[in-house]
Amino acid sequence: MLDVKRNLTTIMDFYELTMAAGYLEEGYEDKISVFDMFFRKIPDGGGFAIMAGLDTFIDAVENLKFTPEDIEYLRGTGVFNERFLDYLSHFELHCNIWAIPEGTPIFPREPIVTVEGPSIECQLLETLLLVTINHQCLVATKANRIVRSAQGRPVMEFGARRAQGYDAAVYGARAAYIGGCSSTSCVMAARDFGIPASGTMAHSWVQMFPSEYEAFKKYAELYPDSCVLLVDTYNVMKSGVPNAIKVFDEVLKPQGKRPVAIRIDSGDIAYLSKKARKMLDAAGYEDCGICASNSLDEYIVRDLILQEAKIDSFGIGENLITAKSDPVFGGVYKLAAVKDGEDYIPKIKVSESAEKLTIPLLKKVWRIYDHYTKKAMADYVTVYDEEVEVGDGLTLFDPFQTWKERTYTNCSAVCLTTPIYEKGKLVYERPTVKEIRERCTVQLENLWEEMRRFEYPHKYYVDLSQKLWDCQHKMLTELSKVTGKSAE
Ligand SMILES: Nc1ncnc2c1ncn2[C@@H]1O[C@H](COP(=O)(O)OP(=O)(O)OP(=O)(O)O)[C@@H](O)[C@H]1O
Ligand SMILES: O=P(O)(O)OC[C@H]1O[C@H](OP(=O)(O)OP(=O)(O)O)[C@H](O)[C@@H]1O
Ligand SMILES: O=C(O)c1cccnc1
Repeated sequence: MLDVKRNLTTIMDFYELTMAAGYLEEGYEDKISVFDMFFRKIPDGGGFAIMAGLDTFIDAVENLKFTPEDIEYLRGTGVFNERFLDYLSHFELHCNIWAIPEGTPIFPREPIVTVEGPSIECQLLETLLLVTINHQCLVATKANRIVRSAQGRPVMEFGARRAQGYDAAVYGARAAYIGGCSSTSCVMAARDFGIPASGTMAHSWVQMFPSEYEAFKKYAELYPDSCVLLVDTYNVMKSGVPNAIKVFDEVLKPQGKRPVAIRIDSGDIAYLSKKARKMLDAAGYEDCGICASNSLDEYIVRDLILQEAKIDSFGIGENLITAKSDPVFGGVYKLAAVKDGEDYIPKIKVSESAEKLTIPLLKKVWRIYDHYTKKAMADYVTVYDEEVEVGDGLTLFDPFQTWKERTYTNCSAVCLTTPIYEKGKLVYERPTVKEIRERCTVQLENLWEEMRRFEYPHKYYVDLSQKLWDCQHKMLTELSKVTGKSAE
């Protein structure tokens, strides 16, 4: 069993500890802060990203504890005083945490996770939260691009061997499944997350036997119900496919069994798949699938389909599991407010670029759906205590070009911000990975087709409520008076 109970508390950057120690020194331990995790750019210039990793983060939070060895190590650095070390050794979580559920399309600038609680606690969670959510959002988003390009053909995730480490393999497989992959070759991920396991054979199997024919024959005898043969070890057309057909005839046919597929892993996949298809059909194996693999990605998959390659499924590893084309999901964690009594004092991080400005205050994210088409029209970020009544129409404005307005009628607003922890207690009913994947499928159906394309996808609106925008701009105006710095 994957060790979900392992203690990851010290997956943090050292500065979290030096800051936390400072907060304690300053008497800030009870000061309540609000931090948001959000991201700024959708990988690969896509139209949306996919939320993933929350359940893995919950596992880590459930096991937060500084062990005596951790405390001893920290003492040994000579940086921290005994009061702080004592605080850490009694560390307990009191935070409220909200998040957008896994499997939901997410967009730049909106809070995808919000942590509210004692400043020290919020600060100590930063890296653990970011590493978990950044990784799985990245892989789920990449996997979904590949799955979309496969246009309904199953995509098997084959990435474990090329992943950047064990966790990247196992949790990458989890994220890939959420993003739409049909199965994983990674046994640990399949076992622990209930993902269908699948696989074919390696070239080593074919090489191991005196001949390709004998290798295929033995495999078909052993696995007559799930027979997939790798046909490219020597020569796809001259030996691989003819030997596969021979074995299907000799081993499977007499048992009344049908082959599942052949796999092509090199050469011109479009050309070879068309030739192989003809040979299989001519031999009476119209139902035998053709699986393609070999450094595929969404563009090669799309291209293969454009070339009318006869491919029924794809096996995809390295480009998927490492999100090779754009391998950083730049989620950040920024302070949005601190509490003074019952009041939230807004906090902002200023930037030269308007897009990089943070959005102050404790917030909620709402998704506006059209009643008739059921499509998501825009996301609407409000202050936490605002209710969104669509009524006769909801007028939203572009937060950067405020004169651009749009009124949504016949719409409903669904709040995406979901309570996960209340005062340190888990209150979220954790869905299974399969349920998350199903949620993802449904949610993606609610996006306009134009957002799914790879080139210049439709830009989705993430708008701010008037109250939030006013707060942000009041702060900017005040700051620019003090610093002379403007955000635009
Ligand atoms: N018809 C095709 N259209 C576009 N890309 C293709 C097509 N056929 C194969 N490819 C891709 O081209 C690349 C070919 O890789 P490479 O140059 O390593 O050749 P190879 O056939 O795999 O050689 P090797 O036998 O050494 O594995 C792979 O990424 C593969 O997915
Ligand atoms: O190319 P990817 O998208 O990462 O897909 C996985 C690759 O891993 C295997 O190759 P490998 O050479 O590791 O082993 P093999 O002998 O089974 O082909 C498989 O044959 C694929 O080519
Ligand atoms: O089962 C397979 O065919 C497989 C698994 C991992 C990597 N490449 C191929």
